[in-house]
Amino acid sequence: MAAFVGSAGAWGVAPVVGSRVGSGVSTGASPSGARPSGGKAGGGPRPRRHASAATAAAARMALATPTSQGGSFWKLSDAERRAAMQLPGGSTPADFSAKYVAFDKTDSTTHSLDEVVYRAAGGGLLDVQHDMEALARTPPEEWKDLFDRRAGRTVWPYGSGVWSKKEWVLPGIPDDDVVSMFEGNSNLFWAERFGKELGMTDLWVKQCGNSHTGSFKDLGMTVLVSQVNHMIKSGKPIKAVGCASTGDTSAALGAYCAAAGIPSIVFLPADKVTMAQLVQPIANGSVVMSLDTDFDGCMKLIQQVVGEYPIYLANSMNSLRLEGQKTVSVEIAQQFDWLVPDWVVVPGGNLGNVYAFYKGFKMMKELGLTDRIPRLAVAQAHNANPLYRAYVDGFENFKPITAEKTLASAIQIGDPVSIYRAIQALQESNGVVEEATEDELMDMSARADRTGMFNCPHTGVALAALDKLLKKGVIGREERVVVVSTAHGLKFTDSKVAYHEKKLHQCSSTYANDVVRIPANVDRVIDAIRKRVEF
Ligand SMILES: Cc1ncc(COP(=O)(O)O)c(C=O)c1O
Ligand SMILES: N[C@@H](CCOP(=O)(O)O)C(=O)O
Repeated sequence: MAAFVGSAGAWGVAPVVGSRVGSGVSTGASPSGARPSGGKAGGGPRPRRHASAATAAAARMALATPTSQGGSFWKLSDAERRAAMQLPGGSTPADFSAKYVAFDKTDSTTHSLDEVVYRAAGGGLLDVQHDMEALARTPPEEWKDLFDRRAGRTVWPYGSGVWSKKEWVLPGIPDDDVVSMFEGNSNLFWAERFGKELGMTDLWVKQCGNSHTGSFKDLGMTVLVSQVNHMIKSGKPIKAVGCASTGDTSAALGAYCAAAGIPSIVFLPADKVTMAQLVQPIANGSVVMSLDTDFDGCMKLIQQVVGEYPIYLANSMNSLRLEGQKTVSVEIAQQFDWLVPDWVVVPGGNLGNVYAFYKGFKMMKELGLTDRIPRLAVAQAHNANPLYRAYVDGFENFKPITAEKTLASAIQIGDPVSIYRAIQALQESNGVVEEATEDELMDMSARADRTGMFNCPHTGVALAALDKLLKKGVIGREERVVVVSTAHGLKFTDSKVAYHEKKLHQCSSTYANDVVRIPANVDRVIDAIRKRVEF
């Protein structure tokens, strides 16, 4: 059953499913908002005929015609609407393909994405490789038009920021097997005020934490859980999906698996995740294991478990995750009318995400949608900085470390699984690595919040690293920079509260905002306001 999770209202207009097209309220949504299967129970809506090229052309015209001039997407039939969501030539995602290859190219063995496999024969990681020749047969302008046409639409599953690029992500999966929460399409916030504070003219913050579970992990998890959903429906003996997590991956896994009705198991380092992160998989019904080790210990354990039991690995070691996460690069270009920024600054922990960004920008360049790849900067917490240490050493000798405690708890990782993926991304994008102390990351996070944002400490790491790179002259003050905010601040309120209460011994709390606690007396209130606001 395709899990359409989120009531019709969440999407604004009823999902387009078979003939079931509401006018603002889905006629089929159950109280939980999950879209009941069409036809046979659990079988999902009946397969649809694809419209002819002429119907598709007419549908695209209707789509392009403003309502004021008689056009209306909603006067079209379901088949016409779906046709309008396809390439002009009539090809559909099923006309494209992808497979697993060895990331380090050590052997030529390939694997179907329907196989349960996480490493190449030589022990290295895998990578999802698309049939680029087939994709290149479509002119870049047609890809741009298709992605623009699909953005935010309610034709399943193309409204999602991930699935609007389905041909580039997971082309072979039936729409009815997709598990999506309309992820992606996040705000590219123009940080005008904060940019001026830093002495910049062109600073943007990609708010990936504005998402269903509050972090960018949703982008990869929709792809992985959809693929597992498809494999289980195809008869694969997968009994559950598991991950090691510093909190956000487990939150995303719990939600997407719950939506699909697939059991999930999460390994968390005891006392190292926030309450907001912990309650999510608990609430979503995951089996939540709190283990007396750190994330790296959990990561080793989950790999052992999935190697011996019918539990599917959901960490970004599994390159399916990166196929969803790479769509942020496409979104950023799309939001800049297909121009590429000069820099993208990403907080790095297990290091899958920076490689995903690289994959997205590289794919657009190879298919002609853009003319270059931006320079990538990975930002690490000084207390958990294995990549930074390798970078300073010219990437010659990477050594895992034991990560020390950092308030950027989600990147408290000392032995990152994707270290060599990240090094490749940085070397091929002329990238850099910078670090931030606890004091720097918390102060920067607080400063950013004062300009209207409310982001996680990891965004603080990225902003602090940006400030350093500006001061070193590595990043020019006139350059266009996108800082990736990876989670919403609401998942990390513990450290924010402690910062403003000046209870963080390792932080100066320079930008703490004291709460005024006084009797509810108007004179006392006005007196207190006058001390803080000129009027
Ligand atoms: C909020 C947050 N930011 C950044 C990261 C770093 O991403 P990656 O592990 O892909 O480097 C993570 C996870 O590791 C995270 O949960
Ligand atoms: N920050 C991550 C840790 C790494 O997870 P991965 O699945 O992206 O490798 C988390 O939130 O768990």
